[in-house]
Amino acid sequence: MTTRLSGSELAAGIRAEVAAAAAELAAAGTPPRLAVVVATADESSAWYVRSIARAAEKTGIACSVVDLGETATPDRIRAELAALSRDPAVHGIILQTPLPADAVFEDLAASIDPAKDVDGANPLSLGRLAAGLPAFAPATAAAVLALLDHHGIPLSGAHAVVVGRSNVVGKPAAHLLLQRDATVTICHSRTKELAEVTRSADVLVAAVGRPGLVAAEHVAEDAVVIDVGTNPMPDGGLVGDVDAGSVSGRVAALTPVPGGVGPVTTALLLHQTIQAARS
Ligand SMILES: NC(=O)C1=CN([C@@H]2O[C@H](COP(=O)(O)OP(=O)(O)OC[C@H]3O[C@@H](n4cnc5c(N)ncnc54)[C@H](OP(=O)(O)O)[C@@H]3O)[C@@H](O)[C@H]2O)C=CC1
Ligand SMILES: Nc1nc(=O)c2c([nH]1)NC[C@@H]1CN(c3ccc(C(=O)N[C@@H](CCC(=O)O)C(=O)O)cc3)C=[N+]21
Repeated sequence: MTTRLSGSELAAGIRAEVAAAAAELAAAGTPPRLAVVVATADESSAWYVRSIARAAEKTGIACSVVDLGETATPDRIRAELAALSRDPAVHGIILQTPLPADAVFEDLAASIDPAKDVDGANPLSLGRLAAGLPAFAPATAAAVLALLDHHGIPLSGAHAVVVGRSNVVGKPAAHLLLQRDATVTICHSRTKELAEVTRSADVLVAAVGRPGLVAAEHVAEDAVVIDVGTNPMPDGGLVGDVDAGSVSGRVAALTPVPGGVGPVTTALLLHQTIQAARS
């Protein structure tokens, strides 16, 4: 029997908490505001921005989308992030990907005030996270931990294997798991014998962006599997990195896609915006 580790109820609970806090902040004269900086015409990015804006407004967080266009220069993007960092009416800032070809995400994100860096994009935030100092974690990495905690999965001493080493998901998720006393292995595209490594995981986090990468031969029978992948299919559907068909029935627990990490990510982004507005 494989338990379905749903994220939808957890996300709804976080959004309810966010709505109550946003109302309190507004009544106290600090209406919370999130700014989203966009420099792409990418369709899936536009979908994600709309879904953030919708969720923000539903919970009482104002959301300004600053679209600089796909021809924006790195200097222009940097200047905008710096201006928003100085704006006292803005509490949270996110820089959307993809970026124009000559822009480096981490380099530009260094211009986001760490106190407003609600998606943990500034390399300073990642460094602070790694050092065990207070910092905003990327919302997706935080969502992985929130799901594990919500479903009561023990982490201390557990072998956690993270597949993927991006600054947005894999690396920060590994640091958060390490902070919780898991024994952490990070895998990537050059990892040898991937299936052998992942089979030794008590907790397996897949954050790659390849449908079906994790199949039955990659998992132990009692593993807890968190599927971060959100891969759009030609038919308009969305699938994760885990081949749910071959894995479910075998592992102890698995997050669904959709309805797993995704909704928790968006809810935590709003929650981190509330934290930023409070400080
Ligand atoms: N639900 C949510 O909220 C979010 C979902 N996502 C989804 O998560 C997935 C990962 O995103 P992101 O981290 O940004 O992606 P990146 O493309 O930045 O990173 C992918 C990682 O996977 C590794 N990788 C690629 N191929 C393999 C392979 N065959 N075996 C092992 N490792 C491999 C890469 O290794 P190497 O470093 O060696 O190249 C890299 O570290 C995507 O599907 C994305 O859509 C992302 C953010 C939020
Ligand atoms: N710096 C950075 N931070 C991110 O957080 C980030 C990013 N870059 N790049 C793009 C990806 C993508 N992403 C998603 C978040 C929520 C859902 C989500 O809520 N999806 C719904 C389903 C939507 C549907 O059905 O189409 C779900 O999983 O249930 C999806 C995708 C965040 N990303």
